[in-house]
Amino acid sequence: MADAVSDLTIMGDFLKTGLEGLVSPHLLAGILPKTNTISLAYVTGPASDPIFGETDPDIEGSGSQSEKVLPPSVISWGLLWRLLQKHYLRLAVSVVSLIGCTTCTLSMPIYSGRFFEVLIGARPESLWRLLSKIGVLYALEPLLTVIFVINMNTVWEKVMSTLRAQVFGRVLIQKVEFFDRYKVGELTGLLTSDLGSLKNVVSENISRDRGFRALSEVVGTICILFVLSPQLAPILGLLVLTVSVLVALYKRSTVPVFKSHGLAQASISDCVTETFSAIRTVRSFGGEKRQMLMFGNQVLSYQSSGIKLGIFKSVNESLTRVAVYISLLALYWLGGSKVKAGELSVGTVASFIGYTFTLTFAVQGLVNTFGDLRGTFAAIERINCVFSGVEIDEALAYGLERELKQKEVIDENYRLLFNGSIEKNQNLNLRYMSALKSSSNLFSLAWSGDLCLEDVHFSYPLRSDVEILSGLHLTLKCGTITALVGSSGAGKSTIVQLLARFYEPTRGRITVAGEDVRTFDKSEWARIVSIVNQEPVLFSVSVGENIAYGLPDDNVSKDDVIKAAKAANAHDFIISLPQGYDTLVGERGGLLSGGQRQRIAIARSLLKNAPILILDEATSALDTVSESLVQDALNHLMKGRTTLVIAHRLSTVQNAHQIALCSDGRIAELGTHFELLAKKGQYASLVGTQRLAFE
Ligand SMILES: Nc1ncnc2c1ncn2[C@@H]1O[C@H](COP(=O)(O)OP(=O)(O)OP(=O)(O)O)[C@@H](O)[C@H]1O
Repeated sequence: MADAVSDLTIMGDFLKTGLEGLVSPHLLAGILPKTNTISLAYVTGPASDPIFGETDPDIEGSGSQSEKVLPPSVISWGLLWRLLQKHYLRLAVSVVSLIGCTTCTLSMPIYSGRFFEVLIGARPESLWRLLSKIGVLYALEPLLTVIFVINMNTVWEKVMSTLRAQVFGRVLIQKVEFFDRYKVGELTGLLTSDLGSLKNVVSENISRDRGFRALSEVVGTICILFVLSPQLAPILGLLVLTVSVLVALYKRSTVPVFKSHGLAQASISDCVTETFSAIRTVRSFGGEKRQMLMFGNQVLSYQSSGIKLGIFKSVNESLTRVAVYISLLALYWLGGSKVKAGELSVGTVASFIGYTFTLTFAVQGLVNTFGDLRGTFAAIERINCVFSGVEIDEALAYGLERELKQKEVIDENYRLLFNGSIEKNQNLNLRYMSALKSSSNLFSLAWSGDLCLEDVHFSYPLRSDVEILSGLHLTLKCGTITALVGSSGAGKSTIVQLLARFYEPTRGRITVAGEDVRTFDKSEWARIVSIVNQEPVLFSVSVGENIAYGLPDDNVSKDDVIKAAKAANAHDFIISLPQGYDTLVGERGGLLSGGQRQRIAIARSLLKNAPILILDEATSALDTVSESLVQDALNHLMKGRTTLVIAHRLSTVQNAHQIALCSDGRIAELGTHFELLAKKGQYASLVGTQRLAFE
């Protein structure tokens, strides 16, 4: 329990790993001495507003890049050391067992030599006594090896789990633009193959003849050789080392052949996946022949890389033997002549045979380990490179940290996330977090006040030269519906993304009941805004769990889930599914129809009960029957909430309390349907050209 409590005290440190050093000194200077004047440094705004202070470069963005201090590396030696230190007992056991098993291994050739000497009568020792000693060695070596491997492996698995969780957490708290920049595949690669390479560098190098064991065997063998025969050791040692290193280097140079065989196999599997997942498209275009030819090509290149691989494998195999044979031959020649000259005993030469084998394999293993290390350093560099130069989303990260700090839950999962990160700066973060306002306040504000976009300017971070919104003003009156219309590319979805706080305005501000939304952290903000998209994304869990995701941190009762489903017109179809609420919806909800997915998403939002609702063309992809069911559910959902609807259907637009027409990055027209028609402006022409009247 004490352990768990101490783990809890460092909860949230993974966030700090990213946050440490991120907050500009300017910002901190504003926060530290003035915690009572809360938002002073965090949020900027009009000078007249008492809660806003000096410009905060992080908020105001572009002009302040030079002041930003970027977060430290995700994976550093310091972090690895801290994580390893947590398992010091196991590490100590590993070191002791490693020394033990290496000692056993290195003693074996000595005893083999003695064995031969006893046999030829050159050593006055009882054979059984000697055999019992050898027996003890043979028993101890595997036992100590098991202890070493189990402990080392356990430590490294634990370290890797923490690192994985931290890298995942670090990705999760990045700004949305990070996800614009990197493809999902690249991020998946970081967490699987790159971290996998770091994992393998230990887990695949703790076996005999690799890693630490190989290193200790090489060092130990050379020392013993010198003790046994100072004349023979330098020549033989050098020869074995040289031959083994050359062979190992040649074998490493063939690694690309092995890799290309792996890649050829991966492209076969890609081709199969693509063909069968798009089978209806293939069939409808008569593309079978093309797919077969494509597959044939992949198979042929797999075949040729397989044959090449076979040749290299056999050469590699033979070369290892050649290395051993050369070393043995040298030993027989040099050692034999010394025995004949009476300078060396037969037993010592017999021991040398054992050491020749040990040295040959250990050196090759060591070269392989160094090769693996090179790949691992490259992987770490890739991971750190992805996170260098990018900023975490502070408003999200601090909120998340505060939330987690409030939780009394102590379980292994929590420890995994918060183990081993940097513990300093805790006070700093707490003060910073206290600068944000409380969530209960936010809820009441959002239920009672208007949501306003005030002089909002915005460019997407990856295309900062193109201004999408330029001085946009829009007020969403509390509890009413605003329809947002405009031509394609006018910026409607951009407004939604700003309201959801996926991005922050480059200039201007968004307020709720007069409060700048940036005074609230993003996890709190997420709770008061519900978004229903045209293509709602469901998780590949059960229907019930998807609805309960509306309140992801709460234990939602089945009754509440059913209540929400009923209100969303989803209950009837759900209970007709094979396992009712426990039916799995498939990947991204693929086992359900578009309308069914939509209604589950609405039930999810109903459960969430957020005061602000955003509907992004929620019904435009549905047929008439589905649409009326979904529309019913939506009407229920919109009741009493501040709603923004991006709608292409005239009926939805007509029923809105106000219509805002977005054009050239501003709201060009605002009013009711009839007011705007009477204006005979862009809205009237949109309606006239049927682009707003699909039904
Ligand atoms: N992530 C992004 N990065 C850079 N530019 C973007 C991004 N998303 C959208 N844009 C650009 O912003 C502009 C406005 O796009 P937006 O999606 O807001 O338009 P819209 O009015 O919703 O259009 P539609 O009705 O076709 O969905 C477009 O020119 C688009 O290319």
